[in-house]
Formats: sequence, structure tokens, C-alpha cells
Amino acid sequence: QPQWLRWPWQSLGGGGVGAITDGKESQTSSDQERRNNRAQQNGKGASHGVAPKIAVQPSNDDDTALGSRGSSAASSTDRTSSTLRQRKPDNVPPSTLPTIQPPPTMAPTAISPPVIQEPESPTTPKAEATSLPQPVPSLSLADSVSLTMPPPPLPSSRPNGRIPALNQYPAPNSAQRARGPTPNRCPPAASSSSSSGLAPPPTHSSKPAKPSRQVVLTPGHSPLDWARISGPNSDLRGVAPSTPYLRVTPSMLKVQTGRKGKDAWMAINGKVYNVTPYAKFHPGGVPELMRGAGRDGTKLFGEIHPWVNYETMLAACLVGLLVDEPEGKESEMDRMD
Ligand code: HEM
Repeated sequence: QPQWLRWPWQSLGGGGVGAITDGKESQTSSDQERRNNRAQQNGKGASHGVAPKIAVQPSNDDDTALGSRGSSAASSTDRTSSTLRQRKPDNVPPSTLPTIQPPPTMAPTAISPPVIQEPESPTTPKAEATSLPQPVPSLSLADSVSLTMPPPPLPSSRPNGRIPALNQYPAPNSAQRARGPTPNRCPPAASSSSSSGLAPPPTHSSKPAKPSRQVVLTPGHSPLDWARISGPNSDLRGVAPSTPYLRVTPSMLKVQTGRKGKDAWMAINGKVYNVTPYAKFHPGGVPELMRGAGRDGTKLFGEIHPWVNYETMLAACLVGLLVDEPEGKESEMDRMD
């Protein structure tokens, strides 16, 4: 076995340290230094306490020994493989050769050859990248026209040909619109006729504000309180629980006025409700609600607040359906009148 292949413990010279050399390399001295640094980094990275370390010493007589082989092309070709190969030196004495130090825990016969990988270190020179620049795509405005998304369709291309009208908010039948504009947001035309201030000019699109006719409800009678007690499982009809929905005639409705110990029934759109439990929760007050008691309040209700969802609010109070008077009964009632 040649001396240059022996491991340190095989008692080469230099204090029992074996030698590996880069041997017939074809680099300049600066290339050699870079490669040496890399080899030392690889030795650290690959060791992790297991793989043997490699310490490569520069061989200054490479160029003289190799002569014309020291071209840059040959150098770049050998660069990757030079750290993996162990080459026989030409004229280098053993004491100046690179050394391998096995980890102390490994037995001499169990040592595998050092594996050195090319590092991905950012310090590694990447001269090839700069010598082969990537073509940069041109980004002129004219070129990008065909690459970009088409513009959105114009408003005139809407299916019904109409743009959603923002002036339709709030909805025409909403409470906000019925109450008029928000106070201090759009002053009346009379006060804004002067050009002072930042208020926009009057639009004349909304009615003048009506004074609210809502009353102050007694504690425990807020809309939330009503929602709580009139839930889906509530029965506030005021009739026997097993009673089916009634067919309520006008004569039956007429006596349910809320007076003389009778509950107040009110018909709205063909349904008859017992509004007595709701009376103290009515934001318009009890007397206003009682205007529709004992009769068909559909017209009255619709004139004041057609947006109110009475069907949901009074579901627990539904007594039955308003039906026509039977023929005989009607004639009898007419006679009584
Ligand atoms: C036909 C009989 C009724 C009359 C005469 C009447 C009258 C009124 C009045 C004058 C107001 C005040 C409106 C305002 O703020 O200026 C009002 C508000 C209200 N009423 Fe009635 N009401 C009747 C039936 C009902 C019924 C059956 C319900 C419920 C199911 C109801 C629910 C409400 C609600 C929720 C409000 C507040 C509306 C809001 O703030 O937008 N009303 N009502």
C-alpha cells in the first residue's frame, strides 16, 4: 500500500498522522485556497462527531508540476471532484500532505472513507451564475395589455340595464325612510338655503320628518322582552290550550274589544290575533293598538307601519282565521242592528 493512502494510525511520518493530498491539481493558488476552505467546511459539516475530519494543506508546487494543465476550464471541471478524490502526490513530502484525523471513538478497521459533499454555503463563489445572466422579461405597458385580465364590463352592460340605485336605500317601505332623514345629517331646506356650512344642498327626495308617536314602554316591556315571552313554544291566545284554530266571524270579532273583561282581538290580512298580551309591549301605546280591537285592522295597520312583521311577532297570539258570517246568522245580525 502506498504511503499516501495510509491512515494516520498506520504510522506514516509526521507524528503518526496519515496523509491525503490533492496531488495533481490544476488550480491557481487562489482556487486552491478556496477549495481548501470548502474542504474544511465540509469536514465540519459532515462530521457530526462521526465522519473523520480532513485538513487539506495547500500544495504550492501544483502549477509547476502540472504545467499547462492549469487552465481555468480544467480548474472548474476538477473543482467539484477534487474534494472527493484522494490523489497521489508527485513530489510532495509526507510531512506537508493533508491529514486525516479519525474520531477517537472509532476503531481503525471500521473507518470508512471520508465523504465530503459540496456545500450550499452562500459564501461559495458562483462565478458561473454571473457569467450566464438570465434574460429579464420586458414589462412594457404595450406588452402587458395582452397578459392582463380584461376590464370589467361597463355599467351599461348590466342584464336589466339598470344600475342599483343607492338612493333606494333605505328601502321605500322601511322605518328609516318613513321617519325621515337622520337628525343633523340633512337639515331642512329652509335652514340650508343659505350657502354657509358644509351641509349638502337639499335633495327634496325625502318627506319632512314626522314626529315620532312612539311611547315610553314600562320596564319589562321592551321588544326584546316580548320576543322572549312570545317564543315558538308560547301560547298566548287566551283560549283553552287544546282549542284548535278558530273560524272567527265578524260577529265573534266584534265583541272582543278588550273591554268588559274580554280580550282584544284584531284581524290583520285574514288572521285573527289576541293582541291583549301584546298591548303593553306595543311601541305605539295601548290606546293606539286598541283602535283596531274587535275589528279588521288591516287598513289601519298598513297605514301606520306596513313594514312591521306582525305575523312573527304575534305568532303566539294567533286565534284563528277570519271567515265570512254564515247566511242565517248574518241576516239575524242585520236584523239586530
Ligand atoms: C291597527 C292597530 C294599530 C295601530 C293603530 C298602531 C299604531 C301604532 C303607532 C301610532 C305607532 C307609532 C309609530 C311611530 O313611531 O310614529 C306604532 C308603532 C309600532 N307598532 Fe303599532 N299599531 C297597531 C297595531 C300594531 C300591531 C298589531 C303590532 C304588532 C304586531 C304593532 C307593532 C308596532 C311596532 C313594532 C311599532 C314600532 C314601529 C317602529 O318603530 O318602526 N302595531 N303603532
